[in-house]
Amino acid sequence: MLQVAIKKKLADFTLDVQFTVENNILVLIGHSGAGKTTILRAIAGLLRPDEGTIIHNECILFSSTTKTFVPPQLRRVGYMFQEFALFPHMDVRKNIWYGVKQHNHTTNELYERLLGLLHIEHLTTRFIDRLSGGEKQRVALARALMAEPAILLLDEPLSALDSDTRLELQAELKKIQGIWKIPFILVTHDISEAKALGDRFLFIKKGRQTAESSLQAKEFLECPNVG
Ligand SMILES: Nc1ncnc2c1ncn2[C@@H]1O[C@H](COP(=O)(O)OP(=O)(O)OP(=O)(O)O)[C@@H](O)[C@H]1O
Repeated sequence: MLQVAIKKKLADFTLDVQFTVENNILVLIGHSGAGKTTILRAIAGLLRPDEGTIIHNECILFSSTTKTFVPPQLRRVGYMFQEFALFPHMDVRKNIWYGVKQHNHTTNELYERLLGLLHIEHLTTRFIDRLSGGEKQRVALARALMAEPAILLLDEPLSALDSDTRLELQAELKKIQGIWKIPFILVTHDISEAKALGDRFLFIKKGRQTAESSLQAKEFLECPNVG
C-alpha cells in the first residue's frame, strides 16, 4: 500500500493532500493547475514536499520528520509522462531497455512478455519518430513496466490519442494493472476515462482534495464534486 500525506507551497496555493492507494487504480481528477502533476512528481522523488510522509509498504520514501528522502532512481516508481519522453534517436527495443541494469533470462522474458501484451513485437527495430501516437504510448508503457516498478504513475497517458485507440489502450492498461497488481495513479481530465479505469477517485481543487470516492462508474456520473 502507498500512503501519501504531503504539503508543498506552490506559486498560488499550498498543496495539501492525504490518501492511500492499494494495489488498484486511483484516478486524480481536477482542473488544469490543481496540483495533480505535483503530487505525481513528489511520489516519484522529482520534487521534495515541504512537510509530510510518503510510505510504500512500510518503506519510507519521504519523511520531513526524519529527514528521509529516497532519490528517484531508488524508489522503483515508473512514471509515464504526458509527452511519453521517449528517445527519438533510439529504436523501440533500445527505448524499452533503457535504464534496465541487467540483461538476463528473467529480464529477457519480461521484455518478450511486454511486447506480446502490448502488441508491439513488430516494432522493435522502428525508430520513435516512425510510430503513431498509440504505438508510442504502448512503447512508453512497456518501458515503464520493464523497470519492474512497484508503483506506476500515469500523467494523462492517453490524451493525445483518437477515441478508438484510447478505448483499446484503456482496456490494456486495466488488464496490465490486473496482472501486475501494483498501485497505479492516473491523472486525467476525461471523466469517461476516469470511469473506465478508476477503482477510486480523488478530486483535487487548488491543491486540496475535495472528495475521495470508491463509487462505481454508474454512480460516479452523478458525483457533484468533479473539478
Ligand atoms: N516547483 C513548483 N514550485 C512552485 N509552484 C509550482 C511548482 N510546480 C508547479 N507549480 C504550480 O503549482 C500549480 C499546480 O501545478 P500542477 O502541474 O501540479 O497542476 P496540474 O493539476 O497537474 O495541471 P495540468 O492538468 O494542467 O497538468 C500550478 O499553479 C503551477 O504553476
